[in-house]
Amino acid sequence: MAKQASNGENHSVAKPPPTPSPLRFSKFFQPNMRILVTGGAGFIGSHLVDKLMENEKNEVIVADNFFTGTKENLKKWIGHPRFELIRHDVTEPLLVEVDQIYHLACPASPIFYKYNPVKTIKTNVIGTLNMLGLAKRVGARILLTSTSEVYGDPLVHPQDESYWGNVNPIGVRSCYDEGKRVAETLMFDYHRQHGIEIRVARIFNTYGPRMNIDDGRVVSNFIAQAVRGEPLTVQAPGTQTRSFCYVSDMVDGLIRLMEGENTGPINIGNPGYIRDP
Ligand SMILES: O=c1ccn([C@@H]2O[C@H](COP(=O)(O)OP(=O)(O)O[C@H]3OC[C@@H](O)[C@H](O)[C@H]3O)[C@@H](O)[C@H]2O)c(=O)[nH]1
Repeated sequence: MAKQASNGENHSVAKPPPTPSPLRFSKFFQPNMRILVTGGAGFIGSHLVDKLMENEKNEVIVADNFFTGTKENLKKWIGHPRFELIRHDVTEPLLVEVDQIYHLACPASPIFYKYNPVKTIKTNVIGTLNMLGLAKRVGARILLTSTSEVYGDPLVHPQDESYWGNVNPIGVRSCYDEGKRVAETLMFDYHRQHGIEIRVARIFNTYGPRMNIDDGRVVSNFIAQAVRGEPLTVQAPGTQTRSFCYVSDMVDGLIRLMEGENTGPINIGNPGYIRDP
């Protein structure tokens, strides 16, 4: 039935909205949390998925292009009713209904991110833009895994989050360092301009099970060389310092950051501190 408005336009008679199911208000009803993990087939991502899947109220969707991640890392979840795996490159838009986004997708080991630097910067910039667009569209909270590399070649030790860094914009690491810096900028601009709920973690050098033997990072290299009985290769100048973090501690930190009130950026590493000589 339609009613004639005084300006001659036809308007449908407004129907009252349907009454929500009484289950909605029942103390037994709690909707599941739908969580997207980009890069969820990777080293840290797959451990994060394991932890999120332990909570029966979580449904986890992984989007990964398998450049450095593998299905093998997620094989125990494939076929699980609360789990979905999508082959997807974040440089392309993605439309899924989710409540939270953990945005990890990007090669993180220097040998891999330097392999195709243009792709690395696209992943960080366009990939983050796409995930922020998704967060805005569906009202999801989004966490970016940034990096200790935003401090570049730091002149301050140790680096706390207020330090702006000493970064080379044109070096071979810039695709990653500067890419993550732009990704952080995008996060904060979407937060200020569109009110998106954001969280930014700066991840320090992380190690643990499921690192590829050919990952190239120092802990896996040293272990692989030791197992083969080869000398350990200390690269020049040999005075570098790093904060190392075990992967389960990293995952705890990421989940606490997502669930807490602090937007970050926040360093996640270890509190150990050795001054550069
Ligand atoms: O075999 C090796 C490998 C590495 N190194 C040195 O060990 C240090 C650590 O290098 P890694 O390759 O493990 O990686 P980095 O610490 O430079 O960066 C890493 O950790 C922080 C993360 O956010 C980054 O994603 C990741 O790139 C470097 O100074 C490197 O020159 C060695 O001395 N020998």
